[in-house]
Amino acid sequence: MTLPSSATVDATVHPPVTPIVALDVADRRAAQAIVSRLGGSCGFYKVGLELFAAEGPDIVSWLRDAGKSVFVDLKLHDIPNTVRGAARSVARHGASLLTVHASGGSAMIRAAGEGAEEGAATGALGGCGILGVTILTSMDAAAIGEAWGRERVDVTGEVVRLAGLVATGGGAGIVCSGHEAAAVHATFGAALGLLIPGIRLPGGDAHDQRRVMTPRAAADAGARWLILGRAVTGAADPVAAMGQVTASLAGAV
Ligand SMILES: O=C(O)c1cc(=O)[nH]c(=O)n1[C@@H]1O[C@H](COP(=O)(O)O)[C@@H](O)[C@H]1O
Repeated sequence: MTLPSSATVDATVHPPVTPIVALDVADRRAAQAIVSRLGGSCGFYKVGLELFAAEGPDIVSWLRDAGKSVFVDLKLHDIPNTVRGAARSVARHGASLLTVHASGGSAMIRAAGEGAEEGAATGALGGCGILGVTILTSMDAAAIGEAWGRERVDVTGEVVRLAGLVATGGGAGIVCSGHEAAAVHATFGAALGLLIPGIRLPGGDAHDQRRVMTPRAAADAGARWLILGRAVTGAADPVAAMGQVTASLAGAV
């Protein structure tokens, strides 16, 4: 399966890192405003729960027709048969990447990959890689401890463990914060592509994120894809913000 790399920044030493802008908006009209404002400066968009719930899979087809690659971030977590069917439907509409929760286990991840392959074959729009979400960047050790009923959590150890489930299940990569990226990269190398959210330009507001990183630091840690949300879409000048991201990546050493 060949994964797309549109709008790729080819850093001198690093493998290419692809920025993906998150369309965390209420409807197609708002999404359209961002896509037309960014124009050629962004070739890859994320459709998350809010926009997908509002517009359904037509939003994926619309982005594809506009020449963009699409990451559908639904963070699926269900029995393998249900996830297989959902992945089949998403891939048929031309998504290039789809998320499931890594904690769903290797059988569920494998089923997602099978469904995505079936859907991509009928849709004829290219392959759809399955990414396993490890631990959300909005959670710190205290929040994870509360959710999991544990006093102490080794966040990096848990992320590497969950990444192992994704590797066993044949996933294309994982979603993790930049803080764990280097440990995952050291363990799995190129076998797992790393998609890093919680990206902030130097000095930017972290908002509700707990584990943030600059584009360059994430690239240095081994990122393959970066998710850019409010750092770009909330900027007074989103095109200039994209330019800063690109410049930062080009300087990655
Ligand atoms: O799967 C994701 O994309 C994701 C995983 C994660 O652990 N943390 C995380 O923030 N995200 C997404 O990345 C984006 C972050 O948005 P900003 O905080 O505005 O940069 C949102 O679309 C989140 O849904």
